Amino acid sequence: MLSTWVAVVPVKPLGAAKTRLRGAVPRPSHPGLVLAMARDTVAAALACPAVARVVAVCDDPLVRAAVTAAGATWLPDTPAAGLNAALTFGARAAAGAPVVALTADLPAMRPADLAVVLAEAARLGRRAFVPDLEGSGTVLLASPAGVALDPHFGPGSAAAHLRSGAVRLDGDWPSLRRDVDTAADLDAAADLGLGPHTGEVLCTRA
Ligand SMILES: Nc1nc2c(ncn2[C@@H]2O[C@H](COP(=O)(O)OP(=O)(O)OP(=O)(O)O)[C@@H](O)[C@H]2O)c(=O)[nH]1
Ligand SMILES: C=C(OP(=O)(O)O)C(=O)O
Repeated sequence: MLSTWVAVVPVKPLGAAKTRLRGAVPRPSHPGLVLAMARDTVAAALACPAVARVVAVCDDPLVRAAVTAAGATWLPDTPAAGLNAALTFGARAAAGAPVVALTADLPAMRPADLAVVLAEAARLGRRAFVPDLEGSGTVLLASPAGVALDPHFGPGSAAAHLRSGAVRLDGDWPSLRRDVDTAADLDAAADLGLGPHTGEVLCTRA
């Protein structure tokens, strides 16, 4: 399989991220949990044979250091402009390669599931997205070479991506579709099998 895709992974500053997940681990561990999920997401993307490189869009120095150590690169966030601006900025750095945007809260994601989705997106040759397990949000948006990513992440993003002309990919990929927004999502991700960083943080849970 050719390694062609550039994965763009946006990560908010750790202290501000994942507010709905607060309380899932003891308070001081929350930034560590957010970081661990981002590290597992990035590591799984890097381990996917279809992915040539991973670019995190992040301002947090701890995130930058961790993704660099993992073999990814980073770009600064666009000041106060939000998730979609961050993704658009990151996608431009792909310099014409096909782009896959992934949220940084996919700690159960398996590289093989990502590979299947990217092969399907490549076959379609169109913008395509994968909704979260609930079906209303988005965990992945892919655009072929030379086509703008045009991200519409946020509440109701699955419907927004459909309206924007992207193809909805609804496969049986729970590891990829299980984004973690709440403590219940984290338990569900743990049942699927967490990446090592998130698994280690959860070991500290009371
Ligand atoms: N670089 C960057 N990433 C963002 C921004 N907003 C959200 N993200 C990331 O986008 C992904 C999906 O966002 P959400 O699931 O809503 O995460 P969140 O905003 O941290 O979570 P809540 O506070 O619970 O809404 C996560 O990986 C976030 O870190 C932003 O302004 N800049
Ligand atoms: C930003 C999104 O994530 P969530 O709904 O998980 O916050 C989204 O689904 O577009």
